[in-house]
Amino acid sequence: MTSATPDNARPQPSPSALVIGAGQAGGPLAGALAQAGWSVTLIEREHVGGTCVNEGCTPTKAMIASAQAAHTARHSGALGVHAAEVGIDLGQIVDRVQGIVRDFREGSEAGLLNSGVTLLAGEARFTGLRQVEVTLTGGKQQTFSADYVFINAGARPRWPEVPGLSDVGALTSREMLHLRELPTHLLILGGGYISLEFAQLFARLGSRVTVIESGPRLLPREDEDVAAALQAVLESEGVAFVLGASAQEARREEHQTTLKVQVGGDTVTLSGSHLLVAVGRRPNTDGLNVEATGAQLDRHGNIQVDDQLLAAERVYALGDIKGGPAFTHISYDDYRIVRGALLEGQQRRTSQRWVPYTLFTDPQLGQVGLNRQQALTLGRPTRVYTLPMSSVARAIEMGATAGMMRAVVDDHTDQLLGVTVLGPEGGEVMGALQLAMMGRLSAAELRNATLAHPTLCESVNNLFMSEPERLAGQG
Ligand SMILES: Cc1cc2nc3c(=O)[nH]c(=O)nc-3n(C[C@H](O)[C@H](O)[C@H](O)COP(=O)(O)OP(=O)(O)OC[C@H]3O[C@@H](n4cnc5c(N)ncnc54)[C@H](O)[C@@H]3O)c2cc1C
Ligand SMILES: NC(=O)c1ccc[n+]([C@@H]2O[C@H](COP(=O)([O-])OP(=O)(O)OC[C@H]3O[C@@H](n4cnc5c(N)ncnc54)[C@H](O)[C@@H]3O)[C@@H](O)[C@H]2O)c1
Repeated sequence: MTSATPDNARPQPSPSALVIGAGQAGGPLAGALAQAGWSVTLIEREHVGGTCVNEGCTPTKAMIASAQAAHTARHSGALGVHAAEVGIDLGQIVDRVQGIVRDFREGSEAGLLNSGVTLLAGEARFTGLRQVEVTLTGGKQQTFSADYVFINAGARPRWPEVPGLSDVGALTSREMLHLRELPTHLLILGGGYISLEFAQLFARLGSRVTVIESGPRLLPREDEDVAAALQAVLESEGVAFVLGASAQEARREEHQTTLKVQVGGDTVTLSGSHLLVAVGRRPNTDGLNVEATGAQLDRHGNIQVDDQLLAAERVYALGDIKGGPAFTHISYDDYRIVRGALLEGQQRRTSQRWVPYTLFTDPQLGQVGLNRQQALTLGRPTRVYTLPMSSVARAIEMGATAGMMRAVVDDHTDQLLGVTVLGPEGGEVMGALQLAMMGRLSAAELRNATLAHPTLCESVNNLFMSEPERLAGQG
């Protein structure tokens, strides 16, 4: 057994740490602890950088840039620019994307090694209190224990129980990023974040796309009119939606995947060249045996933590594996909370932080704080300002008028409680408004702020000059 300190020893001035998973929290935390003089072993079973860098944010957003270029070229005629036929080289797109992924991953690896972290390639499993057995790449097993353990083992695609689904060569978001030939007809099971980003991306590259969603509408967390506006844009680009659909059976026949779905009382058969399964993600706790270290799982398999991310004595869980909002910036903020508590004497809590997010469709959907449907249940009077993008000068100039800006304002304080932006660079505009919220600017101050003309943000003036909807709040 390799042991930096005995299991039952009190933490020493320079404690030892085991970090499981080199995701968006594990990597930075391992580096920060090592730089502070801790003895840190980071165990990663696949690739440094985890989901975001290798198979999530980075490759999808890099690929979306290619789809955006194709879309711009195809639609430039409306701006009086007539481009020749658009050709798609998916192999070249994938090579570019994977080059970016490689650079990001290698940069993270180099950073870790420079900071003095011991990086082990292998799969960890708990065998006792703050003790893990690691099956190293190559098969050898080694046991480690440490004063502190940090679990950042992430999540993976959830696989629904649909008869035949495992036998039809269905793809997850991981495999989609390595296709070198364009699907002629891409079926996507699930209509959430991953689905919608891939749906528009592949439709713009030239695939026919059909989204099959079990819920009665898309994006139930978002305001209904916002989700409907986004659906309309995607439909205008050729994406078909089958909503309220329950998948019954999957089959592979003659180079086609056939999905039998029940919609209302009818059974519909859909056929496509490829099937992407994007129905959510599940935590990577099934093989970890976290109970051995005193941590508990909830009924979804997420590690239960307090709002300083403590799962058991000197055992922390960070990122997607603890459930809750599954975003890179949340995992990274988990790292900051733990670093602050252990190295900087801070007491920040997850309950105190902002949870912004951006769906990278075009138009982008940026959201922070409360949306309209959440404000309705708030129990105190609010005003909801909505400005259609067709009234935003910059959006008109860009030829990108789908969507809206929306802000929920507290009637008593005049402060912003939430912002929704569906529009060009919706995430950036939402980010600017989030900063205004963090600075506690009032709606009146934003109405009269001098903002550069003609930017998208400038229309924040107009947003707060529009007639608000008054919500009484129903508690
Ligand atoms: C297609 C896609 C697109 C996305 N786009 C965005 C986006 O635009 N913006 C955004 O904010 N979020 C996005 N996300 C979500 C984001 O990627 C995750 O929320 C983020 O990566 C946080 O992950 P994490 O730090 O919890 O762990 P991960 O990054 O998943 O890392 C966990 C690591 O642990 C390793 N591991 C697991 N089990 C073990 C074990 N037993 N032993 C050793 N190692 C182990 C894994 O190999 C992995 O490297 C996207 C996700 C997907 C799938
Ligand atoms: N831009 C971003 O920030 C971004 C992008 C992609 C993913 N992510 C993160 O990754 C997470 C996972 O994404 P996701 O899209 O897999 O999950 P999701 O939870 O966002 O969406 C899953 C969808 O699948 C539907 N569904 C569930 N079971 C189904 C079934 N059997 N048949 C048909 N539909 C079914 C659900 O109703 C839901 O609409 C997101 O919640 C998000 O946190 C973020």
